[in-house]
Amino acid sequence: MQSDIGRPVLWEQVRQTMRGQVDHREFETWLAPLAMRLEADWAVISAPNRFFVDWIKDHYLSQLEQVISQCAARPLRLRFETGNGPVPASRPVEAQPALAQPAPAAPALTSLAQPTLKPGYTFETFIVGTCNELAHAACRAVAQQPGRQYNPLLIFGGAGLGKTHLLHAVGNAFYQRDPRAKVLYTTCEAFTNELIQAVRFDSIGRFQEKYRGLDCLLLDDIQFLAGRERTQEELFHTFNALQESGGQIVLTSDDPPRELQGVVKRLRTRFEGGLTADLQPPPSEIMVAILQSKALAKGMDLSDQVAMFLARQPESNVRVLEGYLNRIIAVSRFQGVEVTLELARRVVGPLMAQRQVSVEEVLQTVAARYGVRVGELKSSRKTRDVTRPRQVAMFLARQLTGQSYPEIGRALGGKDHSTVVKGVKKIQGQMAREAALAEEIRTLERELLEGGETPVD
Ligand SMILES: Nc1ncnc2c1ncn2[C@@H]1O[C@H](COP(=O)(O)OP(=O)(O)OP(=O)(O)O)[C@@H](O)[C@H]1O
Repeated sequence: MQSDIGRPVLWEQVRQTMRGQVDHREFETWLAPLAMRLEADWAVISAPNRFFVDWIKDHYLSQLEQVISQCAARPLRLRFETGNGPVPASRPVEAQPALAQPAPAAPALTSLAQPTLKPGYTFETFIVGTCNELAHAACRAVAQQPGRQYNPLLIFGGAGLGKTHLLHAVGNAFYQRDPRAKVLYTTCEAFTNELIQAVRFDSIGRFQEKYRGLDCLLLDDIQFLAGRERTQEELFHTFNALQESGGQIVLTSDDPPRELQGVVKRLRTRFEGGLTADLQPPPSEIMVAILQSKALAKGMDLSDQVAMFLARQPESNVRVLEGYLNRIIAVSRFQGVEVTLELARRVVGPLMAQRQVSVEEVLQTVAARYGVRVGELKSSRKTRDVTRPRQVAMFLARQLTGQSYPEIGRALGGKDHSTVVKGVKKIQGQMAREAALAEEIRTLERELLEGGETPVD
């Protein structure tokens, strides 16, 4: 029997009490999203997904039961449910995880997989805050117990918020546990190119063997699957094979799975079928901690004052702020001066100005370079003399303006999001093959950013 009496008040009391007892960040991440209702002697807790339930059970079960019983003034037991209904009893933890005794890795595969993992991108170097706690915890969980529970795991969020870092951290943790593990980090772009090669050179069997025999596939930037049917088809079968063999899949995307345009439904539902976790822009105190840890890794003790100055810039992309920091460090070393607030202001000021490129400016510059009119770039004309400059404009707008794909599409005369994604992707692919185009685009980029300065890495 279900009781409604006093439900919101009771849960509010429980929330307030828990808020006073646990760390603020943990409360916001794990407890704030919960809801509760009463059924006879049971307090039924609704959580967003199974990962939450497991976490609550591991960390707060007895505390929550105690607080709920106290607030209700009678003993209550806890039961959990998720959006998908009641939670089944947890699987017992396997004494020997699947990876403890892996089949020997094929040497060619290991040598392909290992160099692509960045050793510096680990869980230890990842700064955790409310903005990324769930994604971080989910990645740690799959690295510790890969294979079944949260498979696939999809991390999504805006540019430069740490998706790739977390993906590498999972891979590095796998290797730490078992250096022979068959872990492969790749990007959607590289996966596609490899597939094209395999089809061209009649080695699709080897390609499939490689991907379908992995212990862990780490696939970055799946938004670039848009419109690539053959890649999607291959990935779908790779998914099935890995899920059957207990291989873990971790994916990243700029967009939530539901908004992935141009991706077939059967694949999108696979993405949604595991666990998804997002990354939000870090608030300034987390940004300060990130910048200070990046500086420390370069042997520099960054003052709170300078870190705070950078963190307060109107920029949420960690990579961009890290770029500013790198430039400040480079200038300080080059000139042999201390990193002060004044130096930071002097270095960052022009960089901030650089980033204020508008889509309209991109269109004008591209139109002038290719001898077409801005109106033609915005039109739906499909002749090559217009489509290439239009795609170059899409690429540059994405690189330089900070606008989203739909915003760029709108500025380009109402093109839809997937057209822009395809345009950007096409230019990226062509730049990798045509050195002249890559150079041409770098020149346009410099022109747009004024002064032709190359960023310091
Ligand atoms: N919480 C964090 N702690 C430490 N470093 C971080 C954190 N978040 C981001 N970074 C750093 O910011 C930089 C950009 O991160 P990353 O490349 O993982 O972003 P991304 O989300 O994959 O971006 P994109 O979508 O553009 O590929 C990296 O140097 C990464 O180490």
